[in-house]
Amino acid sequence: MEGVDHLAHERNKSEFDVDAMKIVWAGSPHAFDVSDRISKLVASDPGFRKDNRSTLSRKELFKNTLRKAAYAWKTIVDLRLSEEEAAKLRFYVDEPAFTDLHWGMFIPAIKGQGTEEQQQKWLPLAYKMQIIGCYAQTELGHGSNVQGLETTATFDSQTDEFIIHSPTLTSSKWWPGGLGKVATHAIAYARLIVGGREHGVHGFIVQLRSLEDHSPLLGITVGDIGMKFGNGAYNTMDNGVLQFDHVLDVYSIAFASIAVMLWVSQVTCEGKYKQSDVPRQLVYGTMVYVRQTIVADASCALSRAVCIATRYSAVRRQFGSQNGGPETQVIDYKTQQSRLFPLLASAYAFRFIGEWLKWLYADVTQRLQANDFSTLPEAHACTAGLKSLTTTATADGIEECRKLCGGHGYLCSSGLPELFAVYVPACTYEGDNTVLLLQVARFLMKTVSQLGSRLSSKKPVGTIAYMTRVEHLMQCRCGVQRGFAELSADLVEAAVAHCQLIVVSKFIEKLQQEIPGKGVKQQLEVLCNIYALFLLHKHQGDFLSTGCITPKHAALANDELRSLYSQVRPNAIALVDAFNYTDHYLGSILGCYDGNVYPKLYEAAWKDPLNESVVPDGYHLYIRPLLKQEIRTARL
Ligand SMILES: CCCCC/C=C\C/C=C\C/C=C\C/C=C\C/C=C\CC/C=C/C(=O)SCCNC(=O)CCNC(=O)[C@H](O)C(C)(C)COP(=O)(O)OP(=O)(O)OC[C@H]1O[C@@H](n2cnc3c(N)ncnc32)[C@H](O)[C@@H]1OP(=O)(O)O
Ligand SMILES: Cc1cc2nc3c(=O)[nH]c(=O)nc-3n(C[C@H](O)[C@H](O)[C@H](O)COP(=O)(O)OP(=O)(O)OC[C@H]3O[C@@H](n4cnc5c(N)ncnc54)[C@H](O)[C@@H]3O)c2cc1C
Repeated sequence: MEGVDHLAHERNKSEFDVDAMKIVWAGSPHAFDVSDRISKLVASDPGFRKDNRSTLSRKELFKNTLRKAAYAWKTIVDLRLSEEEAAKLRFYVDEPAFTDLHWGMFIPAIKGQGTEEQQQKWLPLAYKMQIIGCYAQTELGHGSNVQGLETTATFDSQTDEFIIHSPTLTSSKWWPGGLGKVATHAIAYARLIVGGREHGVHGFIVQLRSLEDHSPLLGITVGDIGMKFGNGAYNTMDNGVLQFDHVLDVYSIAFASIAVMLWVSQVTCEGKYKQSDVPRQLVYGTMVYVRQTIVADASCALSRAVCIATRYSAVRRQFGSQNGGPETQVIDYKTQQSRLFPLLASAYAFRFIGEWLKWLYADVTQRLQANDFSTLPEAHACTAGLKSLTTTATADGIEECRKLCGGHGYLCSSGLPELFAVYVPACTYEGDNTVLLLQVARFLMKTVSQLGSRLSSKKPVGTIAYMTRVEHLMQCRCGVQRGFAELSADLVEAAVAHCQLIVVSKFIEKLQQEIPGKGVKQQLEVLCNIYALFLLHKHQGDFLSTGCITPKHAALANDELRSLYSQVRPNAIALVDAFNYTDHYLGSILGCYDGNVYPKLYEAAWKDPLNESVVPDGYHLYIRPLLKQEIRTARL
């Protein structure tokens, strides 16, 4: 029945202050207030309806996304929302769109790599959305290998202009979000050529379309690259293809520095290239920034899937009826708990590692401004490795949550197929996860000699096994005289182990903070132990081979895991309630707050366009002739 909370009995079992946990999850009382207010604003506005996406054609879907993006912008302006509130609104609108790249990459790139002059020229236009930008780095022929990009930017000292050109088919820009049909400007990455000499890949701000009629400018060929994985999902985004045919970057030499997108290098008025004495990798700064935001996004996406699967697991009953009594809730099966609760623990673990990574990124950015590059290698390794670890675990976790919901998990109305389809490219964009782990492996190889310092007694006991595992994996690989390439598959495993160590360590550090609320810290300690022991169980071969645990320890760890699952069980619904997601944002009948699943599933089915008529379109043309065939064929 509507209005009845079918999960009330579960909520009454909670052993901790859920409202206090909501603050922990949000990060602060202020952050909770903004999230709570904006999520309810979006959920209550029919202009942000999203339950019809899977029934729209690509063109209808895309036009609807443009409408929503424009409506969101109008809402932001009319309500005078702050930058923080506006970002939250775009998050809860929950639709990949060109605005993700405009706000998520184009603006950060100008802020992070532009000179004062460039920021003064471009940021006011971008903040008012009087220009719409995208981040055009990847090409048809190269994505991972940035140094392999082929687009050229040749400085013409005669005319004081840059000529941007796509010399080959494979140099066509390919994939940039928002590029296909919307962006008026791009930060395009190209090989800078000055005076016949090449100076590597740099970013350029290039106008693509007229601000009068949106037509592509002279020399610009631009379009969408076509349908992507899954229906609806990321097809709301116009990932594009772009070719430059000797495009003049219209900025004269007086503004040449405006075009060359970097405070780390300049083309002077005399047409000379001036490289600052900073690491050339700063040109990758935007990717590092986005990678750390993607870790926070992973905790959002995983928590969303876990919320759906946990609530449904408490609603679903299957087998186990005694004397005609109710069947067993599937959440009470140990197999369901052993699949679901480590994902619940991971969602919290990724939330806290995302908080730490945000601090690390802010710290390295502050140091860069003082020309202190000492922590840049570690920041690169951490953002690359944690982006890889959390997105792989989240993509796999969303799929596991679909399976935890049985057949109904495969319905679009469960919200899980679309969440999976939208999320999985996170394992590829912003750096292929394996390529990024190779960067971590390279960092570890360089620092393996310092790993010994890790085993200082001041480290929490819980992490010593994890530290020893990384050292063992590295020493096993580095000890043999074979090249990096030959050992790369093994070194990637060590890189994963290193990242898991970081997540466990930061979760433990989080628990050393003051955490208010009855029972809140105790619940987080249980989740931290589940995360750490689940990984120890999953990789027990590594841990046993280090000798720092014995088979008996491994068995005890498994017993402890089962006990921890029993401790989580009465708090599971409250722990996902703490994410404070509206039914609108979850977009899932299986995950609805009141647990009133079956009537909603049944009602939703009849809304499918296929049920607009009891006799399907096509019956008379195809089915009736089939059914009315000669009797003789029926006897075959
Ligand atoms: C409907 C339901 C809705 C559900 C919604 C739910 C969830 C949605 C979730 C997400 C969506 C929402 C928000 C997501 C937010 C943002 C994302 C949005 C969209 C994503 C758009 C994607 C954009 C892109 O993909 S941009 C392009 C990204 N491309 C890459 O990442 C390329 C990867 N390649 C590289 O980075 C480099 O090529 C390389 C691999 C690092 C190699 O570089 P190279 O120059 O060749 O260097 P090396 O020789 O390897 O190393 C030399 C030296 O440099 C050091 N180094 C390398 N990189 C860096 C760096 N970045 N910083 C510092 N130092 C670096 C390296 O270590 C080495 O050092 P050494 O010499 O000392 O060893
Ligand atoms: C949805 C989506 C949105 C995107 N948005 C943007 C955007 O806005 N802007 C933009 O510029 N780009 C964007 N991209 C492109 C994205 O950044 C690239 O696809 C990504 O960096 C991977 O590069 P690639 O496609 O060249 O993969 P490849 O490198 O070709 O990967 C193919 C395989 O080769 C392996 N491999 C590659 N190099 C090595 C190596 N050295 N050692 C071992 N294995 C290797 C990889 O692990 C992978 O298994 C987007 C991509 C997607 C899917």
